[in-house]
Formats: sequence, structure tokens, C-alpha cells
Amino acid sequence: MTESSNRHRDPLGSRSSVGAHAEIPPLLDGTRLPEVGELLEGAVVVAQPMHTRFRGVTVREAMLLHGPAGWAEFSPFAEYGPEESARWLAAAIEAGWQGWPTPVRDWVPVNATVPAVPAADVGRVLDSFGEVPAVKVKVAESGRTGPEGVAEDVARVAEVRRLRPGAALRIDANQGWDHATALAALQRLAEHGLEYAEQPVAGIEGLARLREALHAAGTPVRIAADESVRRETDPLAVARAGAADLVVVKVQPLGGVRRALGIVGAAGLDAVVSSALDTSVGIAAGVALAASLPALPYACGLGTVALFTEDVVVPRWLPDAGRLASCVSGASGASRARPVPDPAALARLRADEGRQQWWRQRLVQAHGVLSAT
Ligand SMILES: O=C(O)CCC(=O)C1=CC=C[C@@H](O)[C@@H]1C(=O)O
Ligand SMILES: [Mg+2]
Repeated sequence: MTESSNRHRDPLGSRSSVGAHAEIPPLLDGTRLPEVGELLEGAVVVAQPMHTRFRGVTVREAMLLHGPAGWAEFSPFAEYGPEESARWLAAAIEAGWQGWPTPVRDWVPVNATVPAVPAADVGRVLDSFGEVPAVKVKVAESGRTGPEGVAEDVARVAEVRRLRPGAALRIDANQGWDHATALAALQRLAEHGLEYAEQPVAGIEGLARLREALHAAGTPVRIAADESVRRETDPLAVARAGAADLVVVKVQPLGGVRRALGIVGAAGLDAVVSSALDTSVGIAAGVALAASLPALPYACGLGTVALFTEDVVVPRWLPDAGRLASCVSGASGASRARPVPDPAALARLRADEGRQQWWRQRLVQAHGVLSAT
């Protein structure tokens, strides 16, 4: 597909100029794949409890690896199989055995993330992030997508707007709505001023159809693709289809900072960097990506360690005045040191032997996929 034919398929004018032959770097891209034994030496699985259930998770487990370049995180969600997990392992190998590219900025703006809590709890959650330029609100929680659930979503968003009148506001439905519900809900939510709606419905065609319907209804809420980027075998398909205005990028699911940079470049759309609910060790990779992108028009979803009751890094890596400093050396040197697990917190949060074993097996399987690639 040429650039002009792509525009033809996108009558609403998303700015993507992705071509059919846009190439994204392969996993590991020339980096040596360490032996399993080398990866597992010093590896430890931690279990970090959450203040509030988030994407069905109440305790977040993560395997931390220690390579020559520093600490790295391997934490594919529990339900992910070896193929998908291999991308997360490639990201950990980049972090621990290669290091990240030189950034173009020293710090990145960060958004608060509000889980699907009752409106009465919104103030408490917002306070845990401090002052931030933007807030992301979770909506369409599983089992809460009927009229009552939508009313709760509207109340939650309205409360955020009341408490943070100047903040940019975005919602994330994690593809929980059907077309009609999304169309109606977004028209109501748009009254509170939305910078964009993240994955309101499932699938690339679903996003394209909703985006057109919103424009036709005179409510042109921008659409961000998340699951349609990170869980698709072709992360560029959504951009090719002109189905979204921007892409959400997460380092671990996309296979590392360099690969994510390649995907954003090839997609030709604005990108929002977000966490994969990582510990502070994994957050460092997200900051490395955000600090390296040529353009960073949106605050990043990298403040999520605030959602844990405790983090393995002490003090945990929270935004300061709405921003996180880069820990990779750039033109003006690194603004802070790379986060390192605290030995006492590591011992306290260490998962039991059964879980250590389960994660070691997952790593071995993901390693098998990478060695066959
Ligand atoms: O983007 C943010 O503000 C925080 C990160 C975040 O929302 C997520 C992290 C990991 C998994 C998720 O279901 C969720 C998301 O869908 O974006
Ligand atoms: Mg999302």
C-alpha cells in the first residue's frame, strides 16, 4: 500500500503514513541471546500486592533478572503463552544485557492512573500520584458494562474532572464495550473533555467503525489503540487500517525499547508510552523509551507503582511534580541512577518456591521461542 492509498482508506485523516513494507526490527536484533543458566543466575520472583484490583490482578508477580547492564524485569501476565512471553523476555535481555539507547530528553511527564473505583475513592487514588498533568481513568470493568456500569464510569470521570479541573483526561476501556455502548458512553464522557479514548472496543475493524461513528455523530473523540497494537502479531496493522489516531506502546509487550521505537516510527502515529504494571525496575525501561522518542506529545502511564502497596525498589519510583527523570546517560548525563531492588524489600516480597519454579519454567519456554527465531 502506498502512502496515498493509505490516506484513501482513512477518510477521517489519521496522520499515519505507514507503508506496506514498513519494517520493524526483529526481536533481539543482533543482540546475543544469553544461555538460560546465565539469565536465571540471581533471578528472583517478587509478588507485589495492589491497593485495588487492576485488570483482574490483586497481586502482581514479576521475575527480576540481574545482567551485566543492570537489573531487568520479565513479567508477562499469567495467562500469556510462550510466543507472547518471548517478546517480554527480549525486552528483559535488552535491559539487563545490552542497555538502552541514548535519550533525547532528561525527564518525561507522567499521568495518574485511576482504577475502576467508586467515585468516592477517586480523591484517595489521585493523591497517591501527587500533582500530574494528565489522568487516565479505567472504565468498562468486566461485568460492569451495562447501563449501571456506564453510570459508574461517568461518575468516576466526573469526579476526576471536579478534583483536577486543569488535567488532561483520558479513559481506557480495555476493549470492554460493544459498539453501541462505546458510542453512547463516549458521547457522555466527552462532555468532561477527553484527550482520547484507549481501546474502547475490541479489534481493528471495531476501532475503525467506532471512530467513524463518533465523527459522524459530531463527537470526534480521538482513538488510541492498545491491545490492537501489543497483542496483534502485526503491531502495525492498526495504523495501516487508519483505525486509530494514536498508539499506546509498552516496552515489555513490544520486545524492548529499540523495537518499540521502530514500531512507533513505522506506524507514523503519535505514541503514548505506558507501563505493563511493572515494578520500578521495569518502569525504568518505559522511561528509557519515553525519553528516546523523537516526539512525546502525551504524558506517560508510568506512575503505576503507586498502585502497589509496596515496591521492591525503595523508595519506589513515583513521579515528582508530575515527571520521572531519565536514568540513561544523555547529552547532559543521567538525571538519576537506575533503580536497584532493595535487599530487605526483595526478601519481604519474594514469592514462594512454587511460584519461583513456575516462573523459571516460563522463562525457559520463552527462551526456547527466542532461540528458534
Ligand atoms: O497507562 C496507564 O496509565 C497505566 C498502565 C495501564 O493502564 C495498564 C498497564 C498494564 C495493563 C493494562 O491493562 C493497562 C492498560 O490497558 O493500559
Ligand atoms: Mg490500555
